[in-house]
Amino acid sequence: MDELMSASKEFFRQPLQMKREFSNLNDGEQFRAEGYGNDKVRSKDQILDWSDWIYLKVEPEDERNLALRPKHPSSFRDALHEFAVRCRRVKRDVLRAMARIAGLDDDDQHFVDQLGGRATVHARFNYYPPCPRADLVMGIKPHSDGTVITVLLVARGADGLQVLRYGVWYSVPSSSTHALLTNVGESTEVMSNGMFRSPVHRVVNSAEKERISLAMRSG
Ligand SMILES: O=C(O)CCC(=O)C(=O)O
Ligand SMILES: [Fe+2]
Repeated sequence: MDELMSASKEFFRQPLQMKREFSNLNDGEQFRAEGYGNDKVRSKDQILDWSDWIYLKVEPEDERNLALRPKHPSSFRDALHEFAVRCRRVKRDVLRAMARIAGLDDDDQHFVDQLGGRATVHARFNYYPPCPRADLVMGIKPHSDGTVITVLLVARGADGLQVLRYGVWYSVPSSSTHALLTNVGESTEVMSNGMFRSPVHRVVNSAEKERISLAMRSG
């Protein structure tokens, strides 16, 4: 986790020109989901999130687009691969535990099977620079993940993530070590008939501190 967090920090700290090599704008114009950048610009009045990200398909492995995968720092690709492999286990264990909570003791593979053998996993590395007018923007707007499950790796000491519950925003405390947080996605909410809820969350920027996170979005 250390290696992956420092590799992504190093990537984001490069000059824009270097990062643009992996841009999510094909030929500088056509938006595509994968690559480095920000949201698709749909109108002149759109308020963009105060963050940069790299979005990469990680699984199935044979669908990885290596051309969009940062080459610098050189540890980036291997660290991501290693983390993706470890995440599979975390995801499987959490989904099994959820099946048991749902009373499916004799079928604890239920949610794992719903994902299927060629389930997609996308890695979204998020970088939130400090913002002098943090009261005017969002690091990431309120949303819930459309996934089966998201495994979020949060860099040590990074705060700003908030979760909405009954109309109140609660801050997720930062940790003195890198932290793993699993987040139920909308597909699981549907599959479980609402037993597991997909929380609405957002990131608020800080005027002084940056934030780095990596969301491994499955399904
Ligand atoms: O930075 C974070 O912790 C949140 C990221 C997030 O919600 C996402 O990528 O879907
Ligand atoms: Fe999210």
